[in-house]
Amino acid sequence: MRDDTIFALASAPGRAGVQVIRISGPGSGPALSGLTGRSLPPPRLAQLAGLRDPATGELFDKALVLFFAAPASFTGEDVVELHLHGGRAVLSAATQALSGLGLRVAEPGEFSRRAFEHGKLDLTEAEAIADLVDAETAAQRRQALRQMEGVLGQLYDGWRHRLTRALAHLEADIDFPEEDLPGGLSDTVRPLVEGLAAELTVHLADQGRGERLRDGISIAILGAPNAGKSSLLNAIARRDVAIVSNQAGTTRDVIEVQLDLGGYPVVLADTAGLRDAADQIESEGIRRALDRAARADLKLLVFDGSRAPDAATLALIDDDALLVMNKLDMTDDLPALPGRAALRVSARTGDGLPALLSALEAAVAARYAPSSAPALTRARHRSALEECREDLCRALQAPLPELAAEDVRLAVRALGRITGRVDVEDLLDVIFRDFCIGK
Ligand SMILES: Nc1nc2c(ncn2[C@@H]2O[C@H](COP(=O)(O)OP(=O)(O)OP(=O)(O)O)[C@@H](O)[C@H]2O)c(=O)[nH]1
Ligand SMILES: [K+]
Ligand SMILES: [Mg+2]
Repeated sequence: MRDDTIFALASAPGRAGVQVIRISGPGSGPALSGLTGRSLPPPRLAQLAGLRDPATGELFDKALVLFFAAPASFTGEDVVELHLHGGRAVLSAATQALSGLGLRVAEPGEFSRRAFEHGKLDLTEAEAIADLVDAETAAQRRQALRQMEGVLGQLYDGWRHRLTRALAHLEADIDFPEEDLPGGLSDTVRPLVEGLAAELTVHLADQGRGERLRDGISIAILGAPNAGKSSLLNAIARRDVAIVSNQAGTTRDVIEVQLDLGGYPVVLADTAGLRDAADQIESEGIRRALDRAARADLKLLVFDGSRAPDAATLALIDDDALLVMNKLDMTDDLPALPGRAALRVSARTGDGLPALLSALEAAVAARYAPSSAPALTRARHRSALEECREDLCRALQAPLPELAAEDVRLAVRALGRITGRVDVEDLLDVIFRDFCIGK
């Protein structure tokens, strides 16, 4: 337990019906009594109280107060919540009073960090709280909530547990060989390691589904100059984001708009029209457009319906491309595209836009709808899992059990780093539970 007591505004600052200050640490209870001039209310029972600054005796608010006794609190420490009236003057008076009582303003994330240190959360759950607070769309919220409920942490901890068991067997093989073992892993341990390596491979091969859902799915709008890409971006975003003109080569920089597409977070990017440009700045714009095309999760390829399809855009057609034939209002006789159906729209009149949005939403959902298995959500997790899989592959090749054991040990650590549970204590526990070593 830490001995200092921290406090911070837990709600957004500004004028509001209520603002909540959270206090955590051993000084929480005394601080509350100091403000109310009364003994502590029973834990978890809201009480209305006048709050005074002990230094001046001045009443600064009448508020609802709550006390949570350790360890049954968010941080696992004594916690107090002050449900004050929302506003700057009340906040500054409360801050002054609490500072005067020797409490300190919390660092960012310090409450969650204390919760982790007291075993209230694993690291994936702590990260999920941040994701939930940041969630802007329904799909992001659902994913964060699942992770916050511990689904991901349980998966990783389950793997670590299985691996720890394999390691225990391996150590026993080394320390107490029953017979002359062939090199490397024994028949008991090898299938355990192989099985886990295979599960890791499946989990890692998810095309970044969970990470995309956190960070936003990238959709690039590409096409020839004047195809109407910027017009389409503006029509989809329903605001005047990008400059539209009849001059070919208007857009140079990549222009991004964030959208909630049927619950999925999307970053839609307008790009420079593709052509052989003499202008240096335009060429740089086209380089950026192609770079974005290569990194995008989905592409909207826009063709000018009043002309023949251009080769540069046709060359970008692949499984992640949706084809759009624009300027439907100009002609009834839109050109056909080789082998693929195109969505017919008019960015100018809005004709065909609802169908385009539905098609886009369906394409996003087909790729990023959450599956029943928990999704990998962060690069931090991915790199630890990749490291774990490499360690396991090395263990499977190792010529000596001692070397294999070292690799499995590294793999256990890599998994433990994800949830923050790296320690050797539980390895010893498993060894002594599974084997009668003293015998
Ligand atoms: N009639 C008609 N004109 C359109 C339509 N969409 C765009 N335009 C016109 O086509 C011209 C080019 O539109 P932009 O949106 O600037 O085209 P762009 O693809 O972004 O062009 P660059 O940025 O230069 O590559 C403008 O004059 C638009 O008004 C449409 O659906 N119908
Ligand atoms: K243009
Ligand atoms: Mg443009």
